[in-house]
Amino acid sequence: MTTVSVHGATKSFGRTRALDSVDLDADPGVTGLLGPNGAGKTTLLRMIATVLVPDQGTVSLLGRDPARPADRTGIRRRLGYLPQDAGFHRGFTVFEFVDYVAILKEMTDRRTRHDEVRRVIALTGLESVSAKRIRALSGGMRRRVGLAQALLGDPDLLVLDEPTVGLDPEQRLRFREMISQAGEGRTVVLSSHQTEDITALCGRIAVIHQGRARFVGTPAELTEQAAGRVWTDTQRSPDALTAWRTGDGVYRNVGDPPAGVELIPPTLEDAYLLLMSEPELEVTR
Ligand SMILES: Nc1ncnc2c1ncn2[C@@H]1O[C@H](COP(=O)(O)OP(=O)(O)OP(=O)(O)O)[C@@H](O)[C@H]1O
Repeated sequence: MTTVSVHGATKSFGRTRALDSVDLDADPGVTGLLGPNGAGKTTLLRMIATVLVPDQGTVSLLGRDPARPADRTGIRRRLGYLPQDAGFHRGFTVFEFVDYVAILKEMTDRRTRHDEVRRVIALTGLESVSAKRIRALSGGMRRRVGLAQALLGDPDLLVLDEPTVGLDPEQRLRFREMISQAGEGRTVVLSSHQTEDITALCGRIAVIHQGRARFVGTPAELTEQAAGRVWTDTQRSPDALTAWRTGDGVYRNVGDPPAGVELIPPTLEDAYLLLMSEPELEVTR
């Protein structure tokens, strides 16, 4: 059984078509959504978190249909969600807030609930600030609180909207570690603008652009699409899509190379850029 199965999902807000016939499957491991601002990533994640239903198309989560109220409750019991704008109650302490979410998640027995709250606080490295008020935390620490509440009850499906946004490099690495651990044996679907995070974490990626899934496959498969299209030269090539002078003084160009230049291995970012520049190309593997 595929944990997440989205087929032909279309969603409009007024005249804006946020998603246009998107297909996406996700299984245990980490699946990443990559795309520019306004591409439709949050809309797709909200569907996978049972917050939104598509206007057209179908969504199946953990073998159930989130459009049916009885199924939806069952899915939510096995789902953890970190929304883009997690609405924290800033007057709560970290412990109180996570405990409050645990109560909403129907963990009624106080002792086992508190054990679970302490477990997720430890998992996300928040023990030392457990008694601090959320308003006194840095943005990165607040992101951890968001992850902690999503991990409550050891969910089978974890939906994380830009989990690494606003984190410093050290915290980002910590987060990567926590997310990759979370992806062992469970299904994690996340969005990110950080191609490095996507490359490091995701076994599978979907590039979303203007409401469409423009590429679905592995990071290596996406990167491979830019093979032969990145080169170095002593000057900026006029035909390059993008070019910059690197620290060692040569120009790194991306686009259609002229004859005789030195080709270099592409990165996922190069392939992403090339895909964005060719609006008609769609690749699904
Ligand atoms: N509730 C809403 N009401 C009206 N328009 C919306 C709503 N939610 C999303 N949209 C629009 O749908 C489109 C897709 O938005 P979405 O938030 O899914 O993009 P995104 O890829 O998550 O962007 P970002 O990277 O900036 O978070 C945008 O044009 C956005 O303005």
